[in-house]
Order: sequence, then C-alpha cells, then structure tokens
Amino acid sequence: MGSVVDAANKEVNGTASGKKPTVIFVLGGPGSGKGTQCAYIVEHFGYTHLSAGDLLRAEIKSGSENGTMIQNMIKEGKIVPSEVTIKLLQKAIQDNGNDKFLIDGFPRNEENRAAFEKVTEIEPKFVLFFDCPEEEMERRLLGRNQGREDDNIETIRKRFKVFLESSLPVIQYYEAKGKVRKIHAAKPIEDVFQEVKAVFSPDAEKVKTNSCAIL
Ligand SMILES: Nc1ncnc2c1ncn2[C@@H]1O[C@H](COP(=O)(O)OP(=O)(O)OP(=O)(O)O)[C@@H](O)[C@H]1O
Ligand SMILES: Nc1ccn([C@@H]2O[C@H](COP(=O)(O)O)[C@@H](O)[C@H]2O)c(=O)n1
Ligand SMILES: [Mg+2]
Repeated sequence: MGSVVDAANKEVNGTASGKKPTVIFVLGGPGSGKGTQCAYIVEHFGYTHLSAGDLLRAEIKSGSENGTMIQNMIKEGKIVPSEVTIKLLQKAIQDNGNDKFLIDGFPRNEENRAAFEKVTEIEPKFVLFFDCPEEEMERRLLGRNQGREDDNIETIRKRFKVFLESSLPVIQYYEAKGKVRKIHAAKPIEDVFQEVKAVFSPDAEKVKTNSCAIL
C-alpha cells in the first residue's frame, strides 16, 4: 500500500518515486504495427506499454458513464476529447510501479498534444514514428481478426483520413523539435524491430558496428 508521501508525490509528478516518468510517444497510422513493436520493446528494454486505444476500449467495457460516447467515437474513427484520454493515461501511469512508459496512439491531434503537455508538464524523450504505406496498413487491419469494431473498410478509411489530417501535424511538430525517430514499418516484424532496437540502444548498436568493422 502507498504511503502519504507516495500519494503526494504522485499528485505532483505522476509516479510514486516522485520523479517525472520517462515517456516515449509511439505514433504511426492505423495498422502500422505500433502495438506489435511495443510488445518487443517492453520485453527488451523494460518499458511499460500504455495504448490509448486499449485504455479507451477498457473504459467502454467497464460500463463507465463515458462508455457510449467513446464507443460511438471509435466506430466513427473520431478522436475522443483529450480530457477523457489524458485522465486514463494519468491513472495508468500513477497505478504503475515503473517510471518509463511507451504511450502508443497518443497524442493523436494538436488538442491531445497541447492538453497533455499542459496537464502533466511531461515532454516526451522522443517520438517513435512507424512509417507505412496505406495499402499495407489496410491489408494488415483487414487481416487482424481481433474483433475490433473499427477494423472494417468504412471505418478504416475514416481513420486514415483522421491520421493524415490530425495526427501527421503532431508528428511534424515533433520533427521540427528534432524528436522524431522514423522507422520504416513496411517490412517483416523482426526486421522492423531491428531498426527499433537501434533507436533504443544506439551505443550497443555502435559497438556491434565497430566490432564488425574490426573483423
Ligand atoms: N511488420 C509487420 N508485417 C506484417 N504484419 C504486421 C507487422 N506488424 C504488425 N503486423 C500485423 O498487423 C496488424 C496490426 O498491427 P498492430 O495491431 O501492431 O498495429 P497498430 O499500429 O497498433 O494498429 P492500431 O492503430 O489499429 O491499433 C496485426 O494483425 C499485426 O499482427
Ligand atoms: N489518443 C487517442 C487514441 C485513440 N482514440 C480512439 O481509439 C481508436 C482506436 O485507437 P488505436 O490506437 O487502438 O487504433 C481511434 O481510432 C480513436 O477513435 C482516440 O480517440 N484518441
Ligand atoms: Mg494498436
């Protein structure tokens, strides 16, 4: 059980340790492979994965008063008001013992970005951006078979439009700040992860490259 001091620290900074958490935003179009790659990053680098979409879907299942509104937004591929999503993210961070997080599928638009920055005062360490052509993303989503209500061609098209119009500008915002690490995502899962690994462990990768050069 947390102490009064832990509770006060959470209130101010977001984690029980009193430190601001390290946050990496994981962005990319629908079906670009964000969730798949996050699972590997968790395994290799000890981050906690928080998917904004998963948190919203769990909120629907919990029978929350916002459930119907969220469900309708997701069916239409629309972006849920930041206030709702940020509360869910903050709670997930506070309830977790870890101090480093992959926030997947957030910020999805300028409103998400600005509100998160204002409320949490957290700046992402960097933004991992999975770049994938639309035809490949469409193929993956139509083959995903996880029973998601938004994995149908009509909603997929709406999600692509929202990605281009609202989410890409957020990536461009971070690009201008030198924070984007672009990953070529239209490759087999293992090959994509090789590229991701180089972002998370640049020193280790350098050692590998150097030792190859010597050989
Ligand atoms: N590199 C890849 N090559 C082929 N299939 C992939 C690759 N990465 C992921 N997939 C598959 O594509 C589908 C979508 O992947 P995933 O759920 O990771 O995407 P996402 O970016 O999280 O999508 P969303 O934004 O809809 O949550 C899954 O069925 C997954 O197994
Ligand atoms: N910041 C966010 C993230 C997601 N949504 C809604 O959830 C849908 C599914 O998201 P995935 O990341 O799991 O694909 C998305 O299309 C939005 O409707 C959101 O509103 N805000
Ligand atoms: Mg996902």
